Amino acid sequence: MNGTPLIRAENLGRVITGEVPATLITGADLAVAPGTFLAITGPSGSGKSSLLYLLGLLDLPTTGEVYVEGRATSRLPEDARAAIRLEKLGFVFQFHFLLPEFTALENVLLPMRALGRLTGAAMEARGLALLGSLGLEAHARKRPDQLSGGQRQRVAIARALANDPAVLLADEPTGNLDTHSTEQVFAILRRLVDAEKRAVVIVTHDLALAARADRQVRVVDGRIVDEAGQA
Ligand SMILES: Nc1ncnc2c1ncn2[C@@H]1O[C@H](COP(=O)(O)OP(=O)(O)OP(=O)(O)O)[C@@H](O)[C@H]1O
Repeated sequence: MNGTPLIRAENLGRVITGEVPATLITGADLAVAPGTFLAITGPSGSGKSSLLYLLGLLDLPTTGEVYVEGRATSRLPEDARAAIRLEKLGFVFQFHFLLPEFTALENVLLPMRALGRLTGAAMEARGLALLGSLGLEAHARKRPDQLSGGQRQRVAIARALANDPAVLLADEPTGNLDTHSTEQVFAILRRLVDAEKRAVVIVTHDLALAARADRQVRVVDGRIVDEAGQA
């Protein structure tokens, strides 16, 4: 692998203590390079989402470390972790989580407002360009309830890309979509990798979809048990 990985996990583990202790992830080593499309697969409850959340700094490991562009993150204060998430990572979930009272464009502008790098007309122009690049130019002023499921998920992808992240992390992004919308979303993710050299990491139950990624890791009982595809 050339250069510093965008995300690298080293002996990553997450244990839940308390009344019902559980090992969500243990001993995970993984590196994600620019221009990589990685699929995380495995049985229900095996720890796929837990791994993705740790890689995305949405959860804290109990052992090991997550490096983002070479920087260790687990001991950083939460505001510094939030700043890395906002600036370098984009998130898409199975449910779109768009704000219902906001238009598609306003939803896409939210992360840009939070970061504050762009303002006013420049910010709006970027939002419209992003929506346009995902085939949503005619829908920018519509609210989520005026859009189809596939369109909502594409708005969610536009929002995830708002701050130009190096990595897009997606938890079952096509889980609620029909075949046609799944293909549209997959084509968008593929383009982010091939044309824009971002890294895309998806959790999916769809093995046919996973087979079209560049790499697959399989999680069983909280462990990465094997990997297929180019390293
Ligand atoms: N905060 C938590 N506290 C206790 N147990 C948890 C917690 N989060 C997840 N788990 C458990 O850890 C295991 C792994 O969960 P996770 O959601 O990562 O699996 P998954 O492979 O993504 O599952 P699915 O494919 O069904 O979404 C599951 O048994 C889950 O019930």
